[in-house]
Amino acid sequence: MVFKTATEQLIVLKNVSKSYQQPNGQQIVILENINLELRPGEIVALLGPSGSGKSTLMRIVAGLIPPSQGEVIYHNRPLVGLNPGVAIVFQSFALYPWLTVLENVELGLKAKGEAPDSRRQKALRMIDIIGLDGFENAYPKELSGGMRQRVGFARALAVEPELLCMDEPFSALDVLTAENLRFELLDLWLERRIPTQAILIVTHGIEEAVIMADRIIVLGRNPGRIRADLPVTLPHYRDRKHPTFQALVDRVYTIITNPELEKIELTTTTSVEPATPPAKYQSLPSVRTGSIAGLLELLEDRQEKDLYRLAQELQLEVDDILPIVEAAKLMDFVELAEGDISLKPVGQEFINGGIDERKQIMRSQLLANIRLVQQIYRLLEAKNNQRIPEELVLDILESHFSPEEAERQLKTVVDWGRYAEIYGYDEPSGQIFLEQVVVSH
Ligand SMILES: Nc1ncnc2c1ncn2[C@@H]1O[C@H](COP(=O)(O)OP(=O)(O)OP(=O)(O)O)[C@@H](O)[C@H]1O
Repeated sequence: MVFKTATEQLIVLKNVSKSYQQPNGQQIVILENINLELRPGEIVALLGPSGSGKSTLMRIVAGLIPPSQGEVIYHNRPLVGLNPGVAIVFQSFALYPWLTVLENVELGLKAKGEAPDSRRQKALRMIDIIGLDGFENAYPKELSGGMRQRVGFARALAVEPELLCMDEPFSALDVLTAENLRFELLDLWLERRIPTQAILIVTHGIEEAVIMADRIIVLGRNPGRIRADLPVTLPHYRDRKHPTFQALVDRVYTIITNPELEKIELTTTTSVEPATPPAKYQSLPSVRTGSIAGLLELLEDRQEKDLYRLAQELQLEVDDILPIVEAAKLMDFVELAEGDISLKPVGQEFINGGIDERKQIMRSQLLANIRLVQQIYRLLEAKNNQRIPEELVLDILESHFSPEEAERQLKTVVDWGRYAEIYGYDEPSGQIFLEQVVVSH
């Protein structure tokens, strides 16, 4: 931690929830009962699977969107409208292509009503600090991705925000550029050369979080709520190979890959009320059956059972492998314990089977474990013509998910069921129909 005494809270979220109204009038809960304190001197990482509401939470902190319930307290007062103490760095850089680097960096200061002379001075100073010297008059298109994101950083930092929010700031960059920029930012922060008191970073990268953060907040999905609040006390600069580093990465991995585990640990002094576990609707990761088969085959071939190291070995990002692992787990093909993944006997049977056996096994696993498949199957059986319009399934889904997510869920469940020959899908009419089961003797 950079600041020695960090008693005052910068921003406090009290019982914050966020829901959106669906086109059909139903409410969908994105974030539920979030209690969170952001204090000076901290880098806080927000981790969680896609759709867990990380960006939504960050936007609420920034005052870009209001919470549906609860409040954001900024300097001991409820926040109304934009948070004046926050600046944001976006994944997509969000630069104006028709403005030069200097003009882009000056933008935030201009919006704050700074006089032209002082804003130029401040912008030039930040351009210098952030390593953009000599590029003041360049246009974004003339810059590499890494340099463009430097402009994003300079623009955000020029306004001297108390809290710098970053929404996956390195994920659009190549691995090396991202790593360089990450450490440069860390240098500036640790040497207190940037005028910000705290940093909130939304990320998919467990390692990124462990490298940078003083605290890691893990969000769960559907609805998003805090599942863990973990301190990272390792001194900077952290060695990825250090056993404590690896142990922490493993721990976070275990938490994320075990969504059924209840709130793991709350180490902050916040009076956080334990969230009442909501009645959860199973959320299907959007992966193809072929990927699941691929993962199972890999597990048979590889010695490595540690999920994190397996991902590393395959040069995959967390976000690439987690949905596949989650799907295999939902179908009960694999077991996960302490970050280790292993094939269950039925997973082994699946791998050993030919095409037809695999379909049969998948059919049993889907009907036994996937609630939406069960619901569709029952609906189809109940109908005389054994057909239902996809809208019916979408209506069920839209009570639990946003319209886009509902579409994604529908596509996934249709793909899975078609593969397993439980039901078919008639493209032109958008109808799902029961497959006739051929009983072989
Ligand atoms: N304006 C909106 N109206 C309806 N639903 C929304 C709106 N904004 C976000 N959502 C939904 O809220 C959920 C959470 O979105 P959010 O972008 O905060 O998640 P995230 O954890 O940042 O995801 P990712 O890692 O994929 O960026 C998603 O299912 C998204 O579709």
